[in-house]
Amino acid sequence: MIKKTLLDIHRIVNGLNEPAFLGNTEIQGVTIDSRKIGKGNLFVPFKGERQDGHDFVEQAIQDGASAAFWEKDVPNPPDHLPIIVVEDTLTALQTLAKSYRNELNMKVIGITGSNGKTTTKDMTAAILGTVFKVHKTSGNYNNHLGLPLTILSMAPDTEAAVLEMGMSSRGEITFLSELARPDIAIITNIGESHLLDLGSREGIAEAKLEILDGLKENGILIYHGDEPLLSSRLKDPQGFSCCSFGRVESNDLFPISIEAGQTETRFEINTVKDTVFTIPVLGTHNVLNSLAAISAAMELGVPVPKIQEGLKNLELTAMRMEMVKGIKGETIINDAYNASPTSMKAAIELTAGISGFDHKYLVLGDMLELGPEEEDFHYKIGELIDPASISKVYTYGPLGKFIAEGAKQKFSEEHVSAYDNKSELIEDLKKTVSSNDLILFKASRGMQLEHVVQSLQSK
Ligand SMILES: CC(=O)N[C@H]1[C@@H](OP(=O)(O)OP(=O)(O)OC[C@H]2O[C@@H](n3ccc(=O)[nH]c3=O)[C@H](O)[C@@H]2O)O[C@H](CO)[C@@H](O)[C@@H]1O[C@H](C)C(=O)N[C@@H](C)C(=O)N[C@H](CCC(=O)N[C@@H](CCC[C@@H](N)C(=O)O)C(=O)O)C(=O)O
Ligand SMILES: Nc1ncnc2c1ncn2[C@@H]1O[C@H](COP(=O)(O)OP(=O)(O)OP(=O)(O)O)[C@@H](O)[C@H]1O
Ligand SMILES: C[C@@H](N)C(=O)N[C@H](C)C(=O)O
Repeated sequence: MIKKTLLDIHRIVNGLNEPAFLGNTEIQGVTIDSRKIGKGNLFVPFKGERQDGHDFVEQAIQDGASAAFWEKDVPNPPDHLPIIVVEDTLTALQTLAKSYRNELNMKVIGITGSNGKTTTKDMTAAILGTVFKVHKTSGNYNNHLGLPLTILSMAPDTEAAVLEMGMSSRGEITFLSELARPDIAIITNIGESHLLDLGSREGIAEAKLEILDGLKENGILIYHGDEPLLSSRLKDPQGFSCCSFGRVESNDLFPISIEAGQTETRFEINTVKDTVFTIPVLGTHNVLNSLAAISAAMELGVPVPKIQEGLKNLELTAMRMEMVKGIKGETIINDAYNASPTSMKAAIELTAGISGFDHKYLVLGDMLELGPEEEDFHYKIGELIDPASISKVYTYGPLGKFIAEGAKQKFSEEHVSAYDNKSELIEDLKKTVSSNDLILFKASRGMQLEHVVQSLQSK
């Protein structure tokens, strides 16, 4: 984490108050929540939807913070405390993060894309961690606030930083990339996430390609080469090089064999002969995520055995194809972190292909932020589901009803149930599911479908 004197911080963020009295106190670490103060922290208050962090500055310092920012328009600054008055606390935080990033001598890998950012981040960090001191985005801290906090929490001797960059509107990735200045940029795929803001998949592709705006000179872009919206734009890169990955053999990196187990996937790739890579997660889409991670690792000279070791020992962030057990012994795929049509299709395809269970059920919820075509997107997901491989389809939420309507084109009425109420859905599942059944849960973050998973894991 960052360690710096208040005088230096005052200079970096263009503090508005008199710095003389700040002295040479050194802060270590930054937090935005007074309930999580670490000794010596700089506390950065924000006005939120429910509360104003400025109300907790005094308490934060009493609890061990060395100093705090104070936004200039907030009345009654506690002049008796070590505060740095700033124009805007978010801008000050971001400026401090950018300054700290530029002090550190490390390789930065920036990851964006519609789906797979967090998974690819975890994979990349797991591989690089076998040979480097690595710092990675914690959870999903991937936006204008999360990325600066991630950078400020980095140890000064970090050798490789794996940073997730999320967005929902144009210009956001440019900002994040110019802040992080990656040596390697990864675009995992172009799906439909955030269509509401971006209007089209072309718009999504343009927004993801903003990651080039901060890519270092002679940096490398690793991208999903099966996506025409990307490959068509990257035929003649200027000032950076490219490496494509995908299923199609025209890519620089592609799998030559994929073998799915019950809880892991084994695959070989075109550039490394007679070598099997194993990932402790299912799904062809996760093989593709691994290819992006492998490509970045090879760029940084990680030897193949270390790549194999890193992937094999991977620990994924929760609720991404997470396999758990229910109270009856049923197998649950908790893929409930988020959902868009691309990721929903990938998860359904995966579940349909798994064997060894008496029944296989899908519990699918709303996919949010898809814009005016949202009902059609949901209906088309329902139409995709094959009764030959799926026993019953459950849906949750107002848009989930359209998945149910699409599924009824192939399923009989009694094998499709649409719910708006989690309790009724849980009751039905508890009555229906048996020990040798498999259930997939998937919906957008806003649906919090994990609450249903948790109910099946308790009496
Ligand atoms: C500023 C802040 O902390 N926001 C978080 C806070 O929001 P809320 O407004 O409810 O805060 P409060 O009103 O409760 O409190 C205000 C502040 O006061 C502090 N405080 C409060 C009480 C107290 O006793 N002491 C205090 O110090 C408090 O800490 C506040 O700072 O709480 C919400 C619920 O937990 C958080 O969700 C909210 O976090 C915001 C949304 C945020 O951006 N957090 C980042 C750190 C982050 O990275 N979060 C990620 C999710 C990022 C994300 O959604 N990414 C998108 C892509 C990017 C889209 C982009 N356009 C965008 O806008 O984000 C994706 O699809 O991945 C995460 O949490 O996982
Ligand atoms: N390459 C991929 N292609 C399609 N779907 C994917 C891919 N990788 C992951 N997914 C699916 O997307 C979901 C989210 O995965 P992950 O959290 O890694 O992506 P993310 O881009 O960080 O998501 P978000 O933007 O919602 O934070 C997973 O549950 C998985 O089902
Ligand atoms: C908050 C935003 N990044 C996100 O994850 N949106 C999804 C669609 C949701 O909120 O469910």
